[in-house]
Amino acid sequence: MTSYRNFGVVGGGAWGTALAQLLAADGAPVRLWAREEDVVAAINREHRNPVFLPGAALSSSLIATGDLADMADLDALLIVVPVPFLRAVLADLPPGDAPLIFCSKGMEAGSFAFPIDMARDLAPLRPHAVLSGPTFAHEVAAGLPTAITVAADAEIAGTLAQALARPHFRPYVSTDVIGAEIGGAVKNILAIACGIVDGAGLGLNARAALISRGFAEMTRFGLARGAQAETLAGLAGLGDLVLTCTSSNSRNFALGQGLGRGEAVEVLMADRRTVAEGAFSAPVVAAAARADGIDMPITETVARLVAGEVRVGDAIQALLSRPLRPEGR
Ligand SMILES: NC(=O)c1ccc[n+]([C@@H]2O[C@H](COP(=O)([O-])OP(=O)(O)OC[C@H]3O[C@@H](n4cnc5c(N)ncnc54)[C@H](O)[C@@H]3O)[C@@H](O)[C@H]2O)c1
Ligand SMILES: O=P(O)(O)OC[C@H](O)CO
Repeated sequence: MTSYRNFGVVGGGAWGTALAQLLAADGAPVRLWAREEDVVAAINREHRNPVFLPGAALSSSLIATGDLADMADLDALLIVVPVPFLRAVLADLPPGDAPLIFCSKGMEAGSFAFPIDMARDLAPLRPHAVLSGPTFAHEVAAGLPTAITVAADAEIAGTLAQALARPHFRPYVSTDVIGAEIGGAVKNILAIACGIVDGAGLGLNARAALISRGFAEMTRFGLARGAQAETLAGLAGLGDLVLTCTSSNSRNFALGQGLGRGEAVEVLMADRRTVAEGAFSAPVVAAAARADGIDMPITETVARLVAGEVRVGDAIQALLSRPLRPEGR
């Protein structure tokens, strides 16, 4: 059985930096590719990432690079690039046979591809895995207790779980790659919806209703695409849904709060250096669900709100006035 010792991390945002720190905290060498020169310089000189993960002290064994060629000859690569930019970065990766572990949460516009689908196109000979769950980056970097799903073929998932586990970081193994990807992508959209409810002052009953009706949407969409119910009810689905629907530490929830307060979507999305993946994924998942004949009214509503096609008050009214139906549908 292969063991993975020398990790590379592709993507120097908050999550890539936190994962790199997780692996480098004990002094192990970790290489991190970041797109921004100022991020590479700050990590190597000050052992900080003030742009995307301010406040976290980074290990000196974590070395940043701006050159993707430096990601060759490593045992495994964690891929942490937001989904809209992922295909271009994957295409530029140096060739190799190290596994790619996808940590981004979203679905690509046009192709309806999840990260693992892109990898099957662009790096078909490498093993692939998904790492997903309720994991705020700043908490992982601070060494707070966290559990996560690692999904892949059974042998790879088990070996990766061993290599990634730390006393405060506990991977659970799954073979349900599509379930892990769908959980992460859909929960981001539902976090925007819950932020809207919070920003508009609609109360905690409404938020609980959204979480459970949102979970019903995630489950319908997931089961239709071959996901397993237990994955959707686990860390990568319900666990992450609960985390991001209840905290303004979530960028998706915070975006929703702004919308709920009546701020313009163009203003909220302008000049962002951080991502709220749900804003990209909402129209994509809504279109995929429509194509599959799956009812996802909350996702559809978030897609229309982020496109600026409907006002928050009207959207809420439309959701509340839908015909009554059995809870199981
Ligand atoms: N932050 C978290 O707590 C967290 C936890 C789990 C999963 N994720 C997921 O990880 C992924 C990355 O999120 P993040 O929080 O690390 O990002 P971030 O919001 O902290 O930073 C934005 C990232 O986007 C990159 N980027 C911007 N424009 C780009 C371009 N044109 N080409 C390539 N890259 C570009 C930046 O380099 C940077 O790495 C997302 O899919 C997110 O949903 C985030
Ligand atoms: O800040 P968000 O909304 O991108 O959420 C971060 C992680 O996905 C939480 O698991």
